[in-house]
Amino acid sequence: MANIVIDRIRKSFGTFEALKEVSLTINDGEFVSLLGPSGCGKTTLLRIIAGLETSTSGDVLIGGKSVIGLQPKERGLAMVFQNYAVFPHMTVYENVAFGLRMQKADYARVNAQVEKAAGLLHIEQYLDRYPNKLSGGQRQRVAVARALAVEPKVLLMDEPLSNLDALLRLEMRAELKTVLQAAGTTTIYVTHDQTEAMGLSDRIAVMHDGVVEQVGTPVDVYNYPATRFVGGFIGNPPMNFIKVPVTNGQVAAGSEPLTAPKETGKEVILGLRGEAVQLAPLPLGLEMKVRVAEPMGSHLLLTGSIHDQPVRVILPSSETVRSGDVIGLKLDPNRITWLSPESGKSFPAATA
Ligand SMILES: Nc1ncnc2c1ncn2[C@@H]1O[C@H](COP(=O)(O)OP(=O)(O)OP(=O)(O)O)[C@@H](O)[C@H]1O
Repeated sequence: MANIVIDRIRKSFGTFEALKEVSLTINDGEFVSLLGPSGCGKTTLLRIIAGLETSTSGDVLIGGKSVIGLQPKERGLAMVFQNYAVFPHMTVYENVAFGLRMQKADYARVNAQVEKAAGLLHIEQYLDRYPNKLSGGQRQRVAVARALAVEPKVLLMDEPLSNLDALLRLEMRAELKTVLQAAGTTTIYVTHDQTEAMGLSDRIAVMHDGVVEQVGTPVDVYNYPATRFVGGFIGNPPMNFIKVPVTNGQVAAGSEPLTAPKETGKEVILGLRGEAVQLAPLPLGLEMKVRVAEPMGSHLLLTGSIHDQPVRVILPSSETVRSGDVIGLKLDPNRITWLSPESGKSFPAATA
């Protein structure tokens, strides 16, 4: 078993609290991303799991055993970090073979594993080169190949694809997913790129200001954000937030009012995904003033306002809406997230 339990980890740098009691369990063979904006504490958490940083309090268990106090190399994990430290005095082949040599693997295994990892990362043609003859993206792929070559039980990665161009990133993403799934590797992956996290992960832990705000499958965090921060951080365009009055437990939205969760006060925030609407005639639909209509090919992107609040909405490209139009929108009640204006948290009814 190679599950990871992060138990109430705190980390302060002087008076600054970088992690404010983070708990998270990653199951054996699971791929979990730590996703969040710059400075939210993702790298700090990963470094604590790796043993490169000490926590102020809390525990980390790998395979049921506490690893606090163990050296990084005693923790039975492989890692790839942003600064992809490859050894400059070794060829690419020897770099990829490094972990296997440490394990005293025999010649045939070293060769087979290096070949497999190099093939996967498309670096076969550079095996005889030294790292100073490689681009940043190629060096990064060597670092990933070196980690994969040992077929680790636990793999920690911090933005390992950040130096690759968009197309290669997409390709690597798909290949990483396939290989890690096949190997059953337990993986923690740090990224600030929500598309990457959505595409790769079994579950995503969304972090903000040293706290995990939500842990869930990509579909759940997208459809049922626990907080306004999560809804705004995930999705492109981000979730729309429209503050509306609540009258007798209902919210007006065109001619069919919506029933608000009973916990709401006088006002509530409707969290609305851009694509969770349909065109409807006025006054049946909720009125939207369209400022700009952009035909994107695959869809029509509308930027404008509802109740004088900015929104972005996505319609099928077959619809004809022009800049300056006033349109009606029918909202899908099952796809609305109801959020408290005070706490920014969603009401339970929205996540049912
Ligand atoms: N050694 C340190 N001393 C003081 N503050 C630190 C130290 N390391 C990190 N921090 C602070 O802790 C916070 C979290 O940093 P961390 O590197 O974990 O963020 P991150 O989410 O990984 O961001 P990024 O995506 O930019 O790498 C930041 O505000 C950072 O400035």
